[in-house]
Amino acid sequence: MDRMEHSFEWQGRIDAEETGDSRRWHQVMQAWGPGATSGCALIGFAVDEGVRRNGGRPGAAEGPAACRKFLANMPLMGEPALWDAGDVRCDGGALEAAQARLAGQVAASLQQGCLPLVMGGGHEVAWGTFQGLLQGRPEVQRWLIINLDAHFDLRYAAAANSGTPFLQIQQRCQALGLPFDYRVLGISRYANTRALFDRAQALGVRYWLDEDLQDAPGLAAAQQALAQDLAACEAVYLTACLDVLPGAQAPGVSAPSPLGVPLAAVEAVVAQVVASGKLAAFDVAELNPSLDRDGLTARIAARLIAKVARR
Ligand SMILES: N=CN[C@@H](CCC(=O)O)C(=O)O
Ligand SMILES: [Mn+2]
Ligand SMILES: [Mn+2]
Repeated sequence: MDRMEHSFEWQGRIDAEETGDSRRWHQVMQAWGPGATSGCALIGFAVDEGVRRNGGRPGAAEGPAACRKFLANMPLMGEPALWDAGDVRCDGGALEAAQARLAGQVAASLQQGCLPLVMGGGHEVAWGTFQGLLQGRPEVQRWLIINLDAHFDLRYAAAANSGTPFLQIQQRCQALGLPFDYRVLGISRYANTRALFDRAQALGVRYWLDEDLQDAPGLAAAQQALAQDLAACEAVYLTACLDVLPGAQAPGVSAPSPLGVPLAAVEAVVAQVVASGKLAAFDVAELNPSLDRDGLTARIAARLIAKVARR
């Protein structure tokens, strides 16, 4: 079965005796429908078929539920309307159908006036989200794709997987005559082959290594370059692979990073993109609750989503 499912019950803490506004997300969340004409659309991509095909550690299909669990108790802090569009699921290995379903929900969210916030799922989520952007914003001629990730995800593979989405996007952009402006922050020199570095260079991909984003000057240099990219593009697709973070901070991923980019730096980039006013969709990928510790990685996913929602 491959359809949107609404199985999560939004519930959480209620500070009934508190004075002032003590509301949390679970108290204002609404079910997606025709009335969703502004605000944010939460979309779950409860899929890890791409991780499985890529030889990784499955479990990211449970990511959206873990993310919602921590979003439920998120204090309300001026967010716009919040809509839960349910989950895309993938049964029987039909990944491409699930990605198409996600694309449809992303496009519908955009066309109704909502910002899609997608909760993965493996990073194969990106191919679904981007197809939805093309459908929902067909007028955009210059996309900027910003990936916070230890990996390029530009793999060649017979079967598309969690390591191929940005090559799939590049090929679609090329077919449509669109530029492929892809930036990656957090690349590990120890987790990508020479072939991937060469492909990134051949495709004009600009990237920053994890080791160059450890301190304020390194981050400032990256942000300066991103500011030019943000000014030049029409719209931005921002995606965060949670393995961009230090594994000690975010253990709940298939391929944790020994070094990683500190959360403060990741958040600075997210804030910069949000401030550009050009963000068209955001997703978080690779949350695998079965490998998490104290829900730390899920809390980061929820925090990033809330940060974007509070734009
Ligand atoms: N989306 C993840 N992609 C990584 C996973 C690497 C790994 O499992 O070690 C990749 O394909 O490079
Ligand atoms: Mn990654
Ligand atoms: Mn990735």
